[in-house]
Amino acid sequence: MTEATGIVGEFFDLKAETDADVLAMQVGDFYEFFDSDAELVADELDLKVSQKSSHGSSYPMAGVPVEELTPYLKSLVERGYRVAVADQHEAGDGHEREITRVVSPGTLLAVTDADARYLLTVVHDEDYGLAFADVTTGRFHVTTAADADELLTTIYRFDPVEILPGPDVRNDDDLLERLRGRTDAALTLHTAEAFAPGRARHRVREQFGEGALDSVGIETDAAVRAAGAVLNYVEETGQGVLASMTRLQAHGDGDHVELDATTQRNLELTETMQGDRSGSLFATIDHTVTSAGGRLLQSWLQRPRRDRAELQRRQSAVAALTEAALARDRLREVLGDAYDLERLASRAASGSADARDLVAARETLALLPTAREIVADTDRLADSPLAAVLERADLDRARELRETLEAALVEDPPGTITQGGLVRKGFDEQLDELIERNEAIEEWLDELPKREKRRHGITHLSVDRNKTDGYYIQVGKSETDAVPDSYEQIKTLKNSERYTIDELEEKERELLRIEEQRHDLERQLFDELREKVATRAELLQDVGRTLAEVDALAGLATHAVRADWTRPELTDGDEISIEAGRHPVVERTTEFVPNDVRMDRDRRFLVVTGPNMSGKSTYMRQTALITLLAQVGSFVPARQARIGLVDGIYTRVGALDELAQGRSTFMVEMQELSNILHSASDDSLVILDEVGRGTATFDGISIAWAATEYLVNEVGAKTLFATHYHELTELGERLDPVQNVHVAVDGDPDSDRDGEEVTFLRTVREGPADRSYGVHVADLAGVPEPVVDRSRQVLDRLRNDEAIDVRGGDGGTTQAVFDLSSGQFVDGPASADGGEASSGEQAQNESTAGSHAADESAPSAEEKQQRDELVERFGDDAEDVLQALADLDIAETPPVELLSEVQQWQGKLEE
Ligand SMILES: Nc1ncnc2c1ncn2[C@@H]1O[C@H](COP(=O)(O)OP(=O)(O)OP(=O)(O)O)[C@@H](O)[C@H]1O
Repeated sequence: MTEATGIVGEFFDLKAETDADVLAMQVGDFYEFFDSDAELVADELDLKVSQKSSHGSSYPMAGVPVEELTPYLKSLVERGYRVAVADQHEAGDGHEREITRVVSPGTLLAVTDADARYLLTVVHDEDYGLAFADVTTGRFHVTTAADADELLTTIYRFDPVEILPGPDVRNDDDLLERLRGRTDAALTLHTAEAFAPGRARHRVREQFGEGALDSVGIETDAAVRAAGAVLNYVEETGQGVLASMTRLQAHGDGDHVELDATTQRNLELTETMQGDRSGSLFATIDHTVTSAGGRLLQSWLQRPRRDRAELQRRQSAVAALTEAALARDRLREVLGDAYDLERLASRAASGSADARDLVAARETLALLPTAREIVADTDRLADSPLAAVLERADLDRARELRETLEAALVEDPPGTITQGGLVRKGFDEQLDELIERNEAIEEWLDELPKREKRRHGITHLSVDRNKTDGYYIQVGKSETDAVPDSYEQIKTLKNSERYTIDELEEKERELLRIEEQRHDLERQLFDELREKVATRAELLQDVGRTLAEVDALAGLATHAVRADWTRPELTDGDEISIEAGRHPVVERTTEFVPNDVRMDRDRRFLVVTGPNMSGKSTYMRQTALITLLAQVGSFVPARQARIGLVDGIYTRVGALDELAQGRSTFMVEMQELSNILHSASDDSLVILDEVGRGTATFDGISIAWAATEYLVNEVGAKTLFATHYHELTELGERLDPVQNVHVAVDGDPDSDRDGEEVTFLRTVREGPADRSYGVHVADLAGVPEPVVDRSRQVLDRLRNDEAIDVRGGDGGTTQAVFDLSSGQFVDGPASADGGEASSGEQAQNESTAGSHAADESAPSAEEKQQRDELVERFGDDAEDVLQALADLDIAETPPVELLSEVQQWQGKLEE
């Protein structure tokens, strides 16, 4: 097909130059797609396909008007395609075309939502290096990760839209697989050369200056290679936004609270476990009025701080804003008009900002002094840190830029920049002269009908202009006789005739000339202005971030007032002490029962028990969320709170979504547990919900038990652990820092047969819960009544160690006994009448018999005989095993050791 010539041939040649999926090539007033690209865009975007013939063949063709390309590009990119754009420019007596940019998810500028859109490069060297660039705001972050888990956590936090794996990461199938599982980002292969260390380092220095790398303390090769490669990619895709990337920010400094990806998800910070935005913490507390403010608040939630001074600064600003209601409302009203200056800086740099964008920037710059005035005029705010936030932006330079824009641009410019009408009179002498000449002609034209009417005595005469006829004089049919000879007729209409005169033609020509000159000059002046704005990218970003911060703080204050939150006291101590705490999200939709939390060094591990649905998870999550909010600088949902700053929050809760990915829930559970046990420190907060549930009961209890011991003795983290394993409440007796609390209910579920309801009190009390109320919840959930009743009977028997009748379909029964030592059912004695009393006795006997092995009293004759039989069957090993069993002190041996002992015995016997 490449034998095609002409336009189609050119298309194929350009297509061969790029690795983009689709090429849009400008042909006059249209961007055209040919061949399979035409079919693809027609399918995706509902465009009409026509045929273009070239060299005897016919090729599908689809096109969009030049000015409508942007929305089409956006749709294609959002569907995951990378699109190359070839623009046309005049050359000699024809046109030349070349690819000017490639648009991909990470380089798309035409975005409408507020979210950051990070482009990410990942390099694996000795460690992992990551560079995140948001072309829409010019943000640029570099960081490292020690291993794949840390890498995924960071990636989850930034939520990039496009990822460029470095040469070494591309071949790591495992990692790629995990990346695909964790993000919806497009994966793009960028030329390996861009990742070469020397070249990358050079590129970073060129962009951010010689000392940038040292000053942010980025040392590893991997990080530098990632940063250089992402810059190279942004440059090569040709969007021209590099100028807005003014600052290199390093991450991974110990200033932030560790929040791994699992925890961010579990705590539903920005989306719920089901993937919805509404119902997340962010959606609940977000009262920002600008997109930049929303972005900032979201990043605060995702990266809580550990620096007390910084947090107190935010708190004081929020506190002042909560107390100055009028000023707060006024500030929010003013900020509501703010335009996204960070985004504008990028659009100006890429040359895509239009006059309306610049006017919006001008108006936003003007908000800075207004906001300052409001703060200065309000006593409560004037000496709060909010004033200092506003001081940070350079007011003088902002004013200067605003004045330039004010002087240059008219009040309400048109949306296109090619048709003039953009620049104010008085800004440029040459333009003023053109404008004056233009106005003089327009005046002449205004006067013309009056003059001609008077001169020729015609009443129905008007002067107008249209596309085909240009300027003309129109005279009503009844008066055409009065028209002089100098009028040249150009058109006949139903009720009138159209004429022109030499003088009018001449003026029209002059007008067109002036208009053209004016448009060109205005376009040139506008380009200069836009470039000037682009060179002020950093200033715009500063002002943008200042306003965003005021917005985020005012948003937090607004929520604090509306939801009656309080300012937590932040300490360097070890305590979490919350009085009447609530869950920030649940409290908005439910009549919430507040609860206290009291944890400190001597009470650092709380085992939380209580029936299903009673509120264990909610209690633990609210504790984590209150701690997190405190470390964002926000107020918190509680009557009073004192929070010792934590260095990390780790959670492990039910992993429903992992199931969907086909990974074993138990494996995931153990990986997450393992991560927590490795990563948490004695300054961390750990939330464990039902750990060990994914495996057999006894394995589960043992693991939960051992993890508790480890967390208490080795890690020392403050931990909340909800469990259905009642056995674990025992730990409260044995380990000092472990305490039991339970979520109370009212009413005895076991007497529920008469319909007596259990009331969930949602109140957390000291001590362990009595028992599990699972059967009651089954009842609530609408499990059929016979099943619920029967479960109650079974439960009673189990609790009393009695044999259970197993009812057959034929009405007959057999019996089963639950053997506590194995955690399994064993067959009970056959019973003709199913007499429960006798089988109960049997069970009792069995359990006493079982405990005799460890009994110190002399063995009975029967036992001796059993023992001899065993020795005969298994040889001397059985003796050893029995001896070891007799010597074992169950009370003093941790469960995990017990398990391994038993395993060894089994091994021996099997030999
Ligand atoms: N303090 C509270 N005030 C009001 N409603 C609450 C409170 N705590 C929990 N709830 C509500 O009770 C329900 C159950 O809560 P939660 O999931 O925390 O229970 P759970 O004990 O963890 O349950 P399970 O053991 O089944 O996981 C939720 O709908 C929650 O909104």
